[in-house]
Amino acid sequence: MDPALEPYNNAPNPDKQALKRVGQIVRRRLAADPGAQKFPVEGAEIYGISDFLGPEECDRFIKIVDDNARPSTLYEHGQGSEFRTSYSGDVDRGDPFVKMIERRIDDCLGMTPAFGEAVQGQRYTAGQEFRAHNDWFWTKAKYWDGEVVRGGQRSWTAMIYLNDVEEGGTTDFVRLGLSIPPQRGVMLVWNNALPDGTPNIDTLHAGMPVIRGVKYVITKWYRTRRWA
Ligand SMILES: O=C(O)CCC(=O)C(=O)O
Ligand SMILES: [Fe+2]
Repeated sequence: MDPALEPYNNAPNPDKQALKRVGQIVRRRLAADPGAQKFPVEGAEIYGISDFLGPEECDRFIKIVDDNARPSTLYEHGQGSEFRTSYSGDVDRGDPFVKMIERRIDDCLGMTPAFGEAVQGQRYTAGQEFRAHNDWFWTKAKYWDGEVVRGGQRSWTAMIYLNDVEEGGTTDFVRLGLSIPPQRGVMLVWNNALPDGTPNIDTLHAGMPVIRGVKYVITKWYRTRRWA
């Protein structure tokens, strides 16, 4: 069996009702937002919002990412350190600029701010990538014991491209045949679950290798409950 399907088929889903609820809250919010464009794909809810950050805000965040960069950590290291080779870092949530942007993301999605994880910056230089993965947690993995008490399952992901990339670095939803090129200031938002609250295997996605240039993104993941 495709090992990627195993969690989908067999893992317990204690947050199913909460995933369904936040799915609906954000879906309604985005449907009412003329700036949010839904990608015409079957099988997952993915939206793009242009000019979510202005060029100066992007530059300011790029500097914050550079100042905080350290090798990415992963929940599961089984795949080896080449799995996610970008640099990532938590940013200072006390910084008023970071606060403002986090609030703007919360507001756009209509998500309870307390459900949001700290925004993370990521930098990929040429050759670096984030191989195909799902943002939701596999509830049969060891790390789940920690995550279940830290806000539970991940629901929506918001990711903002801080720059254009010369070549490569697309975000590919590999099961959907969707490849999204980085575009400065664009925010991608997707539901990691199906409308019924089941983690959605079809949200499998990769940050493809950067071929030329450097790629900067910030990511904010939302849980189903208060993140702690
Ligand atoms: O860099 C990308 O395009 C994808 C990043 C990603 O998947 C993540 O941060 O969860
Ligand atoms: Fe991801």
